Amino acid sequence: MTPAPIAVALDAPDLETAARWAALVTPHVSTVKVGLELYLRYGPDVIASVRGASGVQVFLDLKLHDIPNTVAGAARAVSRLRPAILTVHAAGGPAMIRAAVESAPHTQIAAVTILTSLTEGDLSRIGLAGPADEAVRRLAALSVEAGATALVCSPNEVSVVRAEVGPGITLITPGVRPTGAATQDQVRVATPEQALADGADLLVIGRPITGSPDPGAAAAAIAASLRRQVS
Ligand SMILES: O=c1ccn([C@@H]2O[C@H](COP(=O)(O)O)[C@@H](O)[C@H]2O)c(=O)[nH]1
Repeated sequence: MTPAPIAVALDAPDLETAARWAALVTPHVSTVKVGLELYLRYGPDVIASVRGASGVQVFLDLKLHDIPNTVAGAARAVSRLRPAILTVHAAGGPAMIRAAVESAPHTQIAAVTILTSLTEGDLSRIGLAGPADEAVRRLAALSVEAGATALVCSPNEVSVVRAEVGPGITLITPGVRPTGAATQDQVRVATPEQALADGADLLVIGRPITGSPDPGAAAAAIAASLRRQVS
């Protein structure tokens, strides 16, 4: 069975837990995601640990955001680990995004538009002209012009972004919650089924899977629901 287009966020406190979650979910999902918590604690070794024997695709979510020269060096350094996807913040601007793209030619650079935890009120306090979908659309266009081939946005903006960038760009959506699941610190959310229907290519799902008593079963249930939708 083809694994579902889900990246499980392995936001674990220790490597053993992350590797266990990865082993449980990899029969059902295409990707596992390593974020700041694990990478800052364990460094590059974490990639091999979660990749395991399955060779599942690894998404390295470091959200790089610095001057172009520094991001180029960081992207070059982590590209040796061969992550399939590496994130940078779109707000770092076109030169920074291009520096990441040019420094990691074998990794897909995904530009994070507006974090899914931010409200419209947060955007105005930060000084970003909203509404959120318009700000996301602007950052998406700028990122693609700078060479990013993937974008991170909330499921609420996927259709606007797809209309802006066309079919060739990978749209990645965190902020995904199965019906009835707690939203926690996520604000701009939708169900997995809605995100997929609106045009997302890869759904990032963490705590609804990893917080379950049986992460493998939770991943399998969401994957089955997505398969029913496309068949
Ligand atoms: O805008 C963004 C960008 C990245 N994330 C990351 O996705 C996961 C979501 O985890 P949940 O447990 O499903 O909330 C997490 O690793 C974030 O760092 C995001 O949520 N929003």
